[in-house]
Amino acid sequence: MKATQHLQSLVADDWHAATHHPFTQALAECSLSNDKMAAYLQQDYLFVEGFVRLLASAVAHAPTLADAVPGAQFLGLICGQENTYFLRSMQALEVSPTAKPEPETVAFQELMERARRSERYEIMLSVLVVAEWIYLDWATPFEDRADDLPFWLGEWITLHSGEGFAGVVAYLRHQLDAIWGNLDEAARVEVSETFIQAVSLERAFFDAAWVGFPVAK
Ligand SMILES: Cc1ncc(CO)c(N)n1
Repeated sequence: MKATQHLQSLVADDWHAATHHPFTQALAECSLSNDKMAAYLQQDYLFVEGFVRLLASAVAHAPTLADAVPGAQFLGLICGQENTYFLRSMQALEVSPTAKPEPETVAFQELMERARRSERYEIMLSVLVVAEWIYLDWATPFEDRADDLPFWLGEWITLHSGEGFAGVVAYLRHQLDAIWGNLDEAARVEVSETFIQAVSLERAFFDAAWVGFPVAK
């Protein structure tokens, strides 16, 4: 079994809950209130800030240029298409692009900062793999519906499905699978703990978004 499959098997319950969530179900059915989506986007934009720093750090720690290039291309996509998606969506929903981080967001920001400061590629990858793989898993079944939804719902599905995004997840997983063989037992435990915590935070983030983060107008 590949390392990333093994890691996923450790967290089957949280994984399933995060990838079959009432929040994303409602998003894809267009039954999510604008307030819930807007508040989620405000918090997620704060998540993305930390994510960009973490991904940039992973790019810097990749063993070769070939290992770095797909990560750097993905960084460009987040800072391009995805960044403008956030700004256009929050504008269309008539909310501010700036908000105060809620506890579930702070928890993620702290995990990402710890991963970045670890200076260890495998720890960074552990968080990156979880974040992107969970989004691929929830969004892929809804891929065909995206075009019929308002853009702030539909494009969120499109950004996290399709061949290009599946390729990003395959790349991140391959990076972690490849380095796993070089890790000693202590390092494997740390990677596993990071992975488990990241999945738990993904679930908690959707739970909080479904209850409804406060909207910053
Ligand atoms: C909380 C969270 N996890 C993962 C992603 C995917 O990048 C996201 N946008 N937000």
